[in-house]
Amino acid sequence: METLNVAAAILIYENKILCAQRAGGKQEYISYKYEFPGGKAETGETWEKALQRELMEEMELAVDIGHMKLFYDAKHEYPDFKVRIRFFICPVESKQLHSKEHTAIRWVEKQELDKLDWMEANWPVIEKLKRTELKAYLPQDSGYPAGQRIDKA
Ligand SMILES: Nc1nc2c([nH]c(=O)n2[C@H]2C[C@H](O)[C@@H](COP(=O)(O)OP(=O)(O)OP(=O)(O)O)O2)c(=O)[nH]1
Repeated sequence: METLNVAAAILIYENKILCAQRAGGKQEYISYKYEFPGGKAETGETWEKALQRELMEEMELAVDIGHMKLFYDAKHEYPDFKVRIRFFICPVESKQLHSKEHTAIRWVEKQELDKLDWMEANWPVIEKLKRTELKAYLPQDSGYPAGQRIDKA
C-alpha cells in the first residue's frame, strides 16, 4: 500500500488554532473532514520546505521555516492508503488567510478542537494539543517582562 509523506501546519494566532475543512471527495472517510493545511512532500524536499510551499500554494501564506516547530510525527493507515504526517506548529501574524482549497476555515481554541470532525490521523494530535502549553512552541520574545513599572532612580 502506498505511503504518502505529508507536512501539515498547526497555525496559531493568539490562543486560536486554524482548522480547515476538506472538500467532498470520492471516499466518505476523507470528505468534509477537518485537517490542518499542508500537503504531500515531493521527493528531495525537506518537510519544512514542503510545508512552506504548500502554505503558499493553498493560502498565499508565507511562513518562515525558522518559525516552524515539529509538534507530532504521525503514522496512520486509511482503508486505501497510508500516511506519515509531520505536524509543525507555526505562529502567524494575522487571522486573515485566503484558503483556496478548503470548504471552510475556522479559528478554534484548543479546548474546542474535539468538537470538529477530524481526519482520523489527526486525533492523537488533537489530544496532545489539548494538554500542551502552546506558548512553549511560539518564538521566544525578548524576555522583557511586559507591564513592569519603572522604579524611581
Ligand atoms: N494537509 C493535511 N492532510 C492530512 C491531514 N490529516 C490527514 O490524514 N491528511 C491526509 C489527507 C490527504 O490524503 C493527505 C494529504 O495530501 P494532499 O492534501 O496533498 O492531498 P489531497 O487528497 O487533499 O488532494 P490531491 O493533492 O491529491 O488532489 O494526507 C492534515 O491534517 N493535513
